[in-house]
Amino acid sequence: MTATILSGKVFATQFKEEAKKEILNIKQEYGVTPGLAVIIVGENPASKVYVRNKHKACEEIGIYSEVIEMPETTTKEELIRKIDELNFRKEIHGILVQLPLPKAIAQHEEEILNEINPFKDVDGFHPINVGKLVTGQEALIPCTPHGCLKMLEASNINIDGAHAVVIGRSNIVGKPMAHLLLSKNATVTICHSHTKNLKEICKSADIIVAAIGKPKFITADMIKPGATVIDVGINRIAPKKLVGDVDFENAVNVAGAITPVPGGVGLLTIAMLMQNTVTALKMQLANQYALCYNKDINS
Ligand SMILES: Nc1nc(=O)c2c([nH]1)NC[C@@H]1CN(c3ccc(C(=O)N[C@@H](CCC(=O)O)C(=O)O)cc3)C=[N+]21
Repeated sequence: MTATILSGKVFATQFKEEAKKEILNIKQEYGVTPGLAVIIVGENPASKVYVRNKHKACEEIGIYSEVIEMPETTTKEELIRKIDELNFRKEIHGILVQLPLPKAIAQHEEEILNEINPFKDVDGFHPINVGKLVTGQEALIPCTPHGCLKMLEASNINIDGAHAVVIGRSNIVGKPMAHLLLSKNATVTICHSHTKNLKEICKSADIIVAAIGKPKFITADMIKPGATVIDVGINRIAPKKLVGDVDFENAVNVAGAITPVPGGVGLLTIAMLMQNTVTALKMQLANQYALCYNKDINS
C-alpha cells in the first residue's frame, strides 16, 4: 500500500484561486487593490528565486506587487526607514522582509521585523500576531504552518483528538504549527534536538510535521502505518537536488498521506502569502487603528 500524495501544487492552485475571488469582490465593493511589498536585502540567490516566485504569484491573482531590492551593505537604520515608509503608504497592505538578512545586520532581525505594522505583517512574525495566535484572536498567521493546516483540513484529515507531533521549534514553523494544531483540538507534542525517544514519540503520531532542516531525518521506521506526514524541510543536497526532512521513498510505503519535496509545502507558503495579503487588507478596512498611520500622514 502506498500513501496518498498531498500535492502542494493542487492545493496552492486552489488557495490562490480562493484569494483571487476575494480580490475581485473587494475590488468591486471597496475599489481597493491589495498591495504587497517584499524587501530583499543583498544577493542571496535562493532568496532571489523565492522573491521572484512571490511576485509572479501576485501578478497571477491580481495583487499589486512591489519588490524593493536593497544592497548587501544596507544598515539597520536604512532598512527600518524603508519599513516605516511602507507602514505609512496606504496602497501597501502587506510588508515582507525576506530572510535571511545579510550577516552584517542579521543580529538585528528581531528589531527590524518588529518595526512592521502588525496589521501589514503578512509573515505573521510580529509578537502582536504571535500573541493573538496563541490566545485565539484573529491574527496574521505565518504562511507555512497556515498552509499546512489548510491542506490538512482540505484533505479531510482528522485533527480533533489526533496526536500531532511537530519536530522543530522555530518561530517560523514549529511553534506556530503546534499552536494551530492545538487550536483544532489535537494533542500536540513538540520535539527538538534535545528530545529523548524521538523515534517512539514519532511512532505514536497520527500527524507528523517535520521542520528540522536535516535531509531525510525522518525514516520509515519512525512512522505509524497510516499516519499523515507533512514535510516542511527544504534541503539542497546538490545544485539541482532538493530533498525534504523525510525519507520520502521509504516513508511513502508506510504513511497514509504524505507531502513530497519539491512540490509540497513550499508552494503552499506562497499561496498563503497571497491569502494573508488579502486578510491584511480586510483587517485594515475593518480596523481604525491599523489605518491611523495613514490618517496622521494625510491630515
Ligand atoms: N520573510 C520570509 N518569509 C518567507 O516566507 C520566507 C523567507 N522569508 N525566507 C525563505 C523562506 C523559504 N520560503 C519558500 C517559499 C517557496 C518555496 C517553494 O515554492 N518551493 C518549491 C520550489 C523549490 C525550488 O525548486 O527551489 C517547492 O518546494 O516545490 C520554498 C520556500 C519562504 N520563505
